Amino acid sequence: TMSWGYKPNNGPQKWVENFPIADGVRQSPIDIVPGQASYDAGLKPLTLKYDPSTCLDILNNGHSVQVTFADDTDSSSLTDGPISGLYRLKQFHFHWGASDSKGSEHTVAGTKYPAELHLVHWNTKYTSFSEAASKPDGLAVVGVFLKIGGENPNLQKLLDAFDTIKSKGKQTSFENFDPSTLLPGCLDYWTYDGSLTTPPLYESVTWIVCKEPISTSSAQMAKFRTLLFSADGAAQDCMVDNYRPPQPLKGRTVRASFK
Ligand SMILES: C[C@H](CNC(=O)c1ccc(S(N)(=O)=O)cc1)Cn1ccc2ccccc21
Ligand SMILES: [Zn+2]
Repeated sequence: TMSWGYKPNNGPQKWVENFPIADGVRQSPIDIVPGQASYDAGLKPLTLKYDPSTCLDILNNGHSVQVTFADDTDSSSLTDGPISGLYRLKQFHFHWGASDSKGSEHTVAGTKYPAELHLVHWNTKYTSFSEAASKPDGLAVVGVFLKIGGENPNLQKLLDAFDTIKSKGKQTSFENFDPSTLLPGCLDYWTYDGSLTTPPLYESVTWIVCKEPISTSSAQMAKFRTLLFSADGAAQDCMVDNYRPPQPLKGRTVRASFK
């Protein structure tokens, strides 16, 4: 059987057939409407502490490009913000479009960005990522929009590894990368209760979406589009438009950490 993807025959409109939670009450992404978000003075600033030595490898998993971290200690973690306790960084990955006019999963008052970075953390009240992945307070994902501007030298370090992981299943060592170099200067954020944006679509994510985007260049976006959904030897299928469109809010409140 064909596994899930982003094409008309296996894409977001079809996921509900194998993952009924796709029609659930706290699905992601959403369209964030700043004027409808509630400022919450009780929200703390984010504390993100990342240790570059926990960076392990970079992988083409057939859906995105992912950088994975050692999560056997607390050395790369998220605390404060809207969460309680400590969440460990497991991986980060991206979603992007076939052109610079689309690609982000969250949208802001209907505006699509060319790409979106997701930094995935799991709640250490559980024993592992896999255990946490299905719990209502199991995960916290920090989302950062990418906008077209000047070339991003920190992003370039990732892009330079893409030629060796062009096709699905390719992985290569990737060390001493500091993910905090991909964060915007201002960490103002919106937060809401949501889900994984890919199957199994678990409703286990506290979403923390940064208001300020980071920059990338059109040439750098073109590099993302050289990756393939397909494995070596299969017909080349460009990895583009690997984003789920916004889902119904279903009565949820989006809170803002800023006025
Ligand atoms: C969830 C996990 C696979 N998915 C993810 O890790 C994941 C992380 C973040 C996002 S996003 N785009 O929302 O940031 C999406 C997916 C594997 N896994 C663990 C248990 C498990 C059971 C069935 C299938 C897969 C399973
Ligand atoms: Zn994602």
